[in-house]
Amino acid sequence: MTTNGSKPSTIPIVDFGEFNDSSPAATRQQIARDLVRACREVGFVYIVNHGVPADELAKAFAVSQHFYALPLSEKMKAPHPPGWEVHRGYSWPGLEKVSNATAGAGDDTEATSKLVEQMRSVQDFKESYEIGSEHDPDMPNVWPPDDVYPEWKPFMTSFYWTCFGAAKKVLRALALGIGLSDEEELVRQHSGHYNQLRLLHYPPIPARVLEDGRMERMPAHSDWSTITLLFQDDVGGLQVESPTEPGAFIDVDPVDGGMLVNIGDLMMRWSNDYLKSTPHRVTLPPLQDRYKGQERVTRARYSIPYFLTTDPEEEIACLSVGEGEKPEYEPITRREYYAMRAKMQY
Ligand SMILES: O=C(O)CCC(=O)C(=O)O
Ligand SMILES: [Fe+2]
Repeated sequence: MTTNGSKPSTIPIVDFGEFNDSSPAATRQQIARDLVRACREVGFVYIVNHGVPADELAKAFAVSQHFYALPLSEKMKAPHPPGWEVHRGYSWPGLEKVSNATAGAGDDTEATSKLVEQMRSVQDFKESYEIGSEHDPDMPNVWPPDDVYPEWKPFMTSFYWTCFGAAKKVLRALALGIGLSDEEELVRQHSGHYNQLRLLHYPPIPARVLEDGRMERMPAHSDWSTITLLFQDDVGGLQVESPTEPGAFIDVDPVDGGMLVNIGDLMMRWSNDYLKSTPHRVTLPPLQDRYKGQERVTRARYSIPYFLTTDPEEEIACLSVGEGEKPEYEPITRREYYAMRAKMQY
């Protein structure tokens, strides 16, 4: 056992270096198969040589750190709008409560509000900033006035599309690996305008506050996305549910240059449960040198998830993967699916 109660294990690593147009078909197939095996067995996989340039990634973390170091009053000039319809802009510590609860259609009862209230009594100690495409009519971006941090908007809008480039490659490999005849089949439903780039900052916190359950960094949840890309610094603390022992969590050690990819709930549904959306959480870092002083204050942690999703009106009908499998789910649009889930979040 490590200090944060996890059982050690590892996340598979897949090298995308040879997954390009000039590689032999057999090489591409093998990479695609390895990717799909990891996404079926673990639901999480590290990709190396993923195509996001290292210097751009380093800059993304530097820009994020700079933003979070601004005074709260400055960050609050781009506040997350109230409610759940628009998930953009800055969320201060405690605003968002991550959960896995799903509201039933039209479920606006007093009982639901009570449940949301209860879940909020333990705060998530993190701050985040959500960014979408500049051409998403449903969720306009929330930017601070230019003088707050001039580099923020131009860098992040460009980084958003860099991430989408890497993500499309993953979608092509997944399509190939699950045996779809058309490699573009998954990409086609993603115009790229409905993704979400998220900058996360977990401020330093005394270990005991998390150990006592007075606060959390991010409790266990699965993502709503089709797939999620995740970049993290070297602090650690991310854990995923063990593929062999439900309810137990394993550490996801940071891999230098690695891009973590996980399957989200929408892809799990789309693939008729062939690919696995795995619960994960962020807790105390396993390594003792991440702590300081008698209070065992953990270092700040920064991470950058990028959630991919299909266009809102595209119908998600179960793909026929696996011999003779019957579809487990009714077709649903992404819009309907997200409305069902979002009600519990804010
Ligand atoms: O911070 C992390 O490493 C994980 C973040 C995450 O799981 C999420 O934002 O959904
Ligand atoms: Fe997540």
